[in-house]
Amino acid sequence: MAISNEQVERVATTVITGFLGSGKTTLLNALLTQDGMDKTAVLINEFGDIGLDHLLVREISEDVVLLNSGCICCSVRGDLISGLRDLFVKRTRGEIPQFDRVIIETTGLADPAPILHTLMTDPLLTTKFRLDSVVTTVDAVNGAHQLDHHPESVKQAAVADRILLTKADLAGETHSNTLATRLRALNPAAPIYPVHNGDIAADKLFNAGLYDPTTKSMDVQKWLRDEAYDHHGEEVHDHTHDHKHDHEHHGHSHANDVNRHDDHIQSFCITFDDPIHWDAFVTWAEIFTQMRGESLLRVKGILNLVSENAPVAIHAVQHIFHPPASLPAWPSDDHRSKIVFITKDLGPQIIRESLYHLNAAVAETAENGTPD
Ligand SMILES: Nc1nc2c(ncn2[C@@H]2O[C@H](COP(=O)(O)OP(=O)(O)OP(=O)(O)O)[C@@H](O)[C@H]2O)c(=O)[nH]1
Repeated sequence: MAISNEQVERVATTVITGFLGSGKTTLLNALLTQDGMDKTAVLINEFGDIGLDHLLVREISEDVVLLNSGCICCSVRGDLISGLRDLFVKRTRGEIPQFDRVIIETTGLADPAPILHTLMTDPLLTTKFRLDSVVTTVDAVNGAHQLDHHPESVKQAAVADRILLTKADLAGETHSNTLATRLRALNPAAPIYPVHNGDIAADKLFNAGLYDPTTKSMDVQKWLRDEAYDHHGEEVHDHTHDHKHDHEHHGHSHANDVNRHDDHIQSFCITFDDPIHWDAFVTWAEIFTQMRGESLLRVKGILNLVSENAPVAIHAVQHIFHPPASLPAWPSDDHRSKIVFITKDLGPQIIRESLYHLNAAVAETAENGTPD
């Protein structure tokens, strides 16, 4: 895993996901009418799924239409890579207007992870597009039932940077608050906004990525939001090893009802006071992504590495790590490594202990040389 510098000029990309009928299209429709959205390219699965016809001005090609809001709308027909590449090629040739943001709407039953993987790893796409935010709509009326019965709905909430609680007008306050509490436990760092018929300011949904275009800098604190995990937490000390300063905060875990899909989900932050060897982290990441990739729903972190003055940001969804980004400087005086996890059937202890031991082994080898 080579550390790279984030390329700041790439097109910000937002993924809107959420269960069937949870209000994705309603949200998209409302967003596209807002000022400042005219340079947005929208990728949807099928034109038939979306009620944007009344906005249609002209068709540019079979798949790409220009909406009268100025947005470009494109049907990806299941092929995200070619859809995004096409948009880029057409823009370069001047066949479609310039765009500075892409919104991708997933199907309601989709597991969002493969889409995020594509955006994180496809060699061409990663040079042109950067994942800015994952926005998940959760229906306040049916959301609890969907979390109970559909694992993809749990995943959609777990990978979100922003959660929109839709149809709160129909669900009532108590029901909505109970669901919001459950979602917060599942994903403590994602702000939860109640929305009525998709009515929310677009800027609340964007700029959730590591790169903040408003300041033209990396905003680690805003991106990581590790403090969100702390106030749920209890400190867990490991008495078996001499690393009492390393600690972790449990965001939440349920153990009372094994039939609820989100009872298998845990969110926590692991902190290391002392610098970590990059080789140890890479080995750890390789082992866990290969052996337990399905369990790592989302991982974000900032690492203090041995022999490096500046931190490195890491980001993974399941078995795929985003290229790690070298940051120009520490965002504050707190130079500890912090990694936040949302996991499925995987607790913090094994993660922390394995990383600790790998780090100790690499440190020992570095100190004593490789054994004969
Ligand atoms: N009362 C109320 N209805 C809403 C709200 N948001 C969406 N709806 C309605 O819910 C229904 C489904 O909304 P869509 O936007 O089509 O949902 P979707 O997630 O795009 O649906 P799929 O593409 O089928 O997955 C529509 O009839 C919307 O008008 C809301 O906040 N309040």
